[in-house]
Amino acid sequence: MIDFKILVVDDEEEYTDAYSLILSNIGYTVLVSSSGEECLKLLEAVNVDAVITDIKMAGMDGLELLQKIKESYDLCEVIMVTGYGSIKSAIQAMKQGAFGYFIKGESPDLLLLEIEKLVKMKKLKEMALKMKTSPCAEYMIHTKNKSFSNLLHIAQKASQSDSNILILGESGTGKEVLAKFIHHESQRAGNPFIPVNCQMFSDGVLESELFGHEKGAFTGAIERRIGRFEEADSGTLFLDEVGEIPLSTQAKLLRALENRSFERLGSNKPIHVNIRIISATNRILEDAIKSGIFREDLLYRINTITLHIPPLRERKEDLDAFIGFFVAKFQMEMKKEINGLEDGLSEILINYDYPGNIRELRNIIERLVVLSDDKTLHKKHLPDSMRETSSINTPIATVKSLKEIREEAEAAYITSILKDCGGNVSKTAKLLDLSRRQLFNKISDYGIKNQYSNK
Ligand SMILES: Nc1ncnc2c1ncn2[C@@H]1O[C@H](COP(=O)(O)OP(=O)(O)OP(=O)(O)O)[C@@H](O)[C@H]1O
Repeated sequence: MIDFKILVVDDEEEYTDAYSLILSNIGYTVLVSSSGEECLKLLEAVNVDAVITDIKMAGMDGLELLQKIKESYDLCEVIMVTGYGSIKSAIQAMKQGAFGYFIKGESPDLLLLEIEKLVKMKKLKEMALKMKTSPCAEYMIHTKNKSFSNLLHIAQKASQSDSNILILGESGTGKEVLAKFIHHESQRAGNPFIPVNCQMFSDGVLESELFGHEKGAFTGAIERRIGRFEEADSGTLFLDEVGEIPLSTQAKLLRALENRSFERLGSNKPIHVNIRIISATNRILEDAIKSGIFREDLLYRINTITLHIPPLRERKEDLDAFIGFFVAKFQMEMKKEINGLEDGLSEILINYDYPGNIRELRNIIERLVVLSDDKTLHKKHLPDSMRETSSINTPIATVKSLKEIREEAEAAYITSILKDCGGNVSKTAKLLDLSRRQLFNKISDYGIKNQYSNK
């Protein structure tokens, strides 16, 4: 079931029947109404996401209904239905605030595409609203991916202990985000979370950064400075890029972890701290041990629990939610309104492999939001490298499966009988030995245009 409610308005039952069959088969919740007046009464009682209304109706016509909906129901979008003869009125309706229009007799797929756009737009709006009201909207932790979901489960359990945790994963997969999540889930949440990027400091400087120093401990130590171990007391110390720590500092770190105490540089007074250590690396530490650049005993000290984050290309089921999350995040940060993605963009974003993982996706969406000036994200604003890859990946020729061939034949046959019956669905269904419902399903599934209908 899709969380999207549609109200179909038409004074001809045949059409409300057909639309509601097609839409409810896809999973939408559908209500029907036979007039503009009845539609307005229903809207007073039920929250509806979209109204699909015929333009020509007895009593209140579709244009008047549109105007009334727009006056009172901000969040409800309207799609106009029209025959070829009255496309002008549909265009007029778009100017008056209709979201789109659908021409009777065209493939129902076109109507479904319009509705899909509306569903995506609704999700973006909801995500933006959630981010405005939720204090922990900085990250998106929710996942549909089984292995990441298992990992989160272990992380949540581990957060309740003080065990040292090692987070592995490619660059940009969110190792620091996961470390913060564990900290926030733990009983240390009210205390500091102190990250140290171990790659950023040269040998001596890293030691002083971690353990602090006394005044005069070395040339340039003009005053006493406390290190990150002390800063993190009663909280969490996050050692990012732990695989890059030089061997001499590894020895000191190991001692500090074993004894839960250390000395500032230039002092021999031990300082005791109560910290939980979370480390992260994108290096394979076993290889680093073999090459003699990482201590085996240190690895066993930091990896009581190991969490391996999968790369984004192995979490494709989360891409849609990440895209929505970042669009909402950046539209809020930049105070811009984004209502949707240009056709085809979503597919490119889903098919891409993201060697830079979530960081790369975040940057791409930020770029698309910055460059958009019409409330829509566009393909032309993607980085060149991505557009090239997406065109290379498009197959030039595809082999059809037997199922596709069967369906094509069935669709062609239904179309020809429908034509012979002048578009009369009941008659066609009878000839084909199908129920009206079965026929509507096939018409919808195969996107058959019923241009033979008299209406
Ligand atoms: N779950 C998430 N929700 C929102 N943003 C995320 C998430 N995971 C990662 N990011 C974003 O992706 C970027 C990289 O995340 P992070 O620094 O945690 O990755 P990393 O694996 O530690 O990277 P590196 O190995 O390069 O240090 C950050 O900008 C972060 O905000």
